[in-house]
Amino acid sequence: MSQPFGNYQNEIYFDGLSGVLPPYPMVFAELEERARAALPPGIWSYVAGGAGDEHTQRANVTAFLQHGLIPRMFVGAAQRDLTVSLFGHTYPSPLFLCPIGVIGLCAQDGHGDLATARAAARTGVPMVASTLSVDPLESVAGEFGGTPGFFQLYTPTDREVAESLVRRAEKAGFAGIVVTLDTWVTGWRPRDLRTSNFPQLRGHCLVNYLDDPVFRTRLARPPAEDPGGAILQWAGMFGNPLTWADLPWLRSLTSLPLLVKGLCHPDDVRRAADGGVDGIYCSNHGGRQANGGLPALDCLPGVVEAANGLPVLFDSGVRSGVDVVKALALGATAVGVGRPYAYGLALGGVDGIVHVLRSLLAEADLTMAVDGYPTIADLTPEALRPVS
Ligand SMILES: Cc1cc2nc3c(=O)[nH]c(=O)nc-3n(C[C@H](O)[C@H](O)[C@H](O)COP(=O)(O)O)c2cc1C
Ligand SMILES: O=C(O)C(=O)c1ccccc1
Repeated sequence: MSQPFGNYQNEIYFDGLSGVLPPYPMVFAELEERARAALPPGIWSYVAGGAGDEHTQRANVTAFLQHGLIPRMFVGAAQRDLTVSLFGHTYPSPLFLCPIGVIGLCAQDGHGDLATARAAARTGVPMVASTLSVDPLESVAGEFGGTPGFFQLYTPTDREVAESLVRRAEKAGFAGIVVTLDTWVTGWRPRDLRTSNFPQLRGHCLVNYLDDPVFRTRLARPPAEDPGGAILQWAGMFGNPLTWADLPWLRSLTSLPLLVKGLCHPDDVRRAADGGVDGIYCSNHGGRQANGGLPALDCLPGVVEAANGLPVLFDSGVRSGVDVVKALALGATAVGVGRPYAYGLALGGVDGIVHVLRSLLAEADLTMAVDGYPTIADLTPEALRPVS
């Protein structure tokens, strides 16, 4: 089926016949504008902001405009197939939910990690759950239903704490481990610096550490008695400037599929593949880390070539279903939705996220129908032309 959870376009038009209109925005700009009004200012600035003057963040979005899809006729693409196989599981669509560390706080009830997991259960779109969550990773995985998700690891400098987090993720039933490499130190973020806004340092989204049996052995007093001490202990071990010498250890941590997030250079991809990773995650963290100017999309073709058949997950700048189609044409195996679902969550909880995912998928599906690309395999770089 082309739109695995029903034809959203038909549903909207037919609901309209009885006067019912979609309660959430249909385009990203309006979604963002309404989320801005709905979120507390500190959460808004944290989610919406990026590194430096946010040039890279904007470039991630505009990079998609450099590629145009060329329509093909007489294809009769009446049935589309958007299913994707990843590590032995077939997902109904090529979308996934990016790890977002403060997603918990984007929900009106403060449990956005659980809401995201529930949206994954409802749509078949897998969640990559951040280490930095409001609710413990075990509770998040408990909401996945039949949609296996991934655990995103921020590798602490304390290897035994890292190991404990991975063991817990395995036990909780996660389908793979995503190690994020680009955020062992926080980028220069003027919006947050202006208001000294760093939610984790104020104790938010640290439960996976504070509840961890190994982390707790590192504390002089339990977090309930000395929250400040626990936060300082966290801050002291959060960022691990990993090097290639650490890759064998990371690989040895788990027999689950291991992915590395933040890769943009083909040489890094080849070296990671040689080191035994199972998947590559091409991303520049949505322009939140370094304002170096290169859009993540421009890195994708080189990463795909160097990955030499390993699955390539991609995110950074995806705002529409057409963006999803273009990323697939440039070789992504699966395409990550980031800020858009955080905004959907802010407006409508689980329903808001499901709306965002269904809209992206319906637009991707209809684009493939109209332009004559019935399957993901038909979406090759040949489907694109440079836009002058
Ligand atoms: C508020 C926020 C928090 C994030 N937290 C994490 C995180 O905990 N771990 C991680 O690997 N990436 C994190 N990311 C990066 C996303 O996984 C993803 O790379 C990025 O959002 C993609 O860019 P886009 O949202 O502009 O499309 C975060 C992104 C945002 C917006
Ligand atoms: O905000 C982020 O993008 C993020 O992933 C993060 C996590 C911990 C510390 C600083 C940034």
